[in-house]
Amino acid sequence: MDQPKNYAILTNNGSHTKFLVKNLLTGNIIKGLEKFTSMSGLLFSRSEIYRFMDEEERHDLKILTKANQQSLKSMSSGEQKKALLAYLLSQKPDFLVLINPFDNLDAATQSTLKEKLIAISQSTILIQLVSRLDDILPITTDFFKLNGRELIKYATPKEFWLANKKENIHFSNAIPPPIEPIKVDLRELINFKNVSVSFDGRQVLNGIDWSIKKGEFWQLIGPNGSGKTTLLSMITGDSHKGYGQNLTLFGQKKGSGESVWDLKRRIGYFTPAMTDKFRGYHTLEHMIISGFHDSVGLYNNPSDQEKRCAVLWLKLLGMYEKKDVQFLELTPGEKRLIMTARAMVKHPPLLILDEPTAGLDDANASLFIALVNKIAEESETAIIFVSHRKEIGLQPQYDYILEENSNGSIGKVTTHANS
Ligand SMILES: Nc1ncnc2c1ncn2[C@@H]1O[C@H](COP(=O)(O)OP(=O)(O)OP(=O)(O)O)[C@@H](O)[C@H]1O
Repeated sequence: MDQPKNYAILTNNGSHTKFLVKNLLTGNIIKGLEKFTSMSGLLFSRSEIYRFMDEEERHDLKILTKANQQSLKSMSSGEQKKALLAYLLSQKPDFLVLINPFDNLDAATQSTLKEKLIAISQSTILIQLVSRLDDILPITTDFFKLNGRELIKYATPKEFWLANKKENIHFSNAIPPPIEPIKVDLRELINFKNVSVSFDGRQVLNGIDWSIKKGEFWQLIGPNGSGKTTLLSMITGDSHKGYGQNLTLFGQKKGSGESVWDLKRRIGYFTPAMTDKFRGYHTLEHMIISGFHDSVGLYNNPSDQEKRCAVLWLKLLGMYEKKDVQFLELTPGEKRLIMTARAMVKHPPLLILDEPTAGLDDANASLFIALVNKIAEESETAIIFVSHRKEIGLQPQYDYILEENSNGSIGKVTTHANS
């Protein structure tokens, strides 16, 4: 029997992925992939999960989660992807288009999904659109690259691997200082003491002890469903689970009349899903300046100081020439750099980056990591960087590792040599 054909298309942050996927799924002819015009295909992507989440919520329906009490929204990334894959396969498509299938997954869940996809590839054609070379499945037979809208086919796998080696990038300018530093007299910003969380009688976090001090650089690591989001939402004030527990945020005991607004003022936050909130027309300069006001748009004329600060950030990011360009026109990698500058512009005491490199190609992920290392080195801001991947090049001082346990995850701290 012939070896089944499976396809990998390497994307970068300038690729018109949506355009290609739409043509593939609607049967339009694509040079190099003509055979798919007469076949039925389905999409496996994060955006599909969001679409189903939205539908389930708006119509109070259960589509992907029929067999489950829990809502799609409250599931971990691994649980959500499993539910989507099962739903798609039940419709028996000829091919599946997979967009960065391993993003947001921890190493163990990645390898389970990898094995599952390899098994599926024997009967269903897989077209993987991936921005990380490491994500390409070993069963791949045909290799492409999507440059803008142009699909480039490689004659052999060797030609592909030779043409697409990884690169490293660095920033040279300094991190711009804040206009008015936010004064923090405390040495300890966050303190969890024996904090536990349960949902519907199931304990998710068990006896968490975690102290984050001024200027520290932490990586928060844990498998899917281990409680990372739950832990972060207690810090950002988005969860009520911290009430009545021994949790102190910026010197104030949780539930002692603290204001959520005050809390948010002290935290810079970025997660890739946030970029969707900025759908209007904002220039890059205004996007960065909006970080001073914690607003989605700019409602007042910016001050000269704010403008000067935005220019420094744009120069640091190598995007000064684009200062009047609309945020919407940027590539995903560029958008994340701008959003991080926006979160950092005030030099908040704490910066939380929640899976910030998910979906970035190798070059843009290294650029992002170089920026975070630089922020850690040149500012007094404490950082929590959440990621499943061992981010090559990231230089945290400490890891806070959530280890799953039958009574909920417990936390362990490891210290790196640079601390
Ligand atoms: N509101 C909720 N109701 C019920 N269960 C919940 C709720 N929120 C979270 N959970 C469950 O708690 C566990 C921890 O979820 P959480 O999202 O914090 O994990 P995570 O480590 O952030 O996962 P991922 O890396 O996949 O995002 C999961 O099993 C999830 O299904």
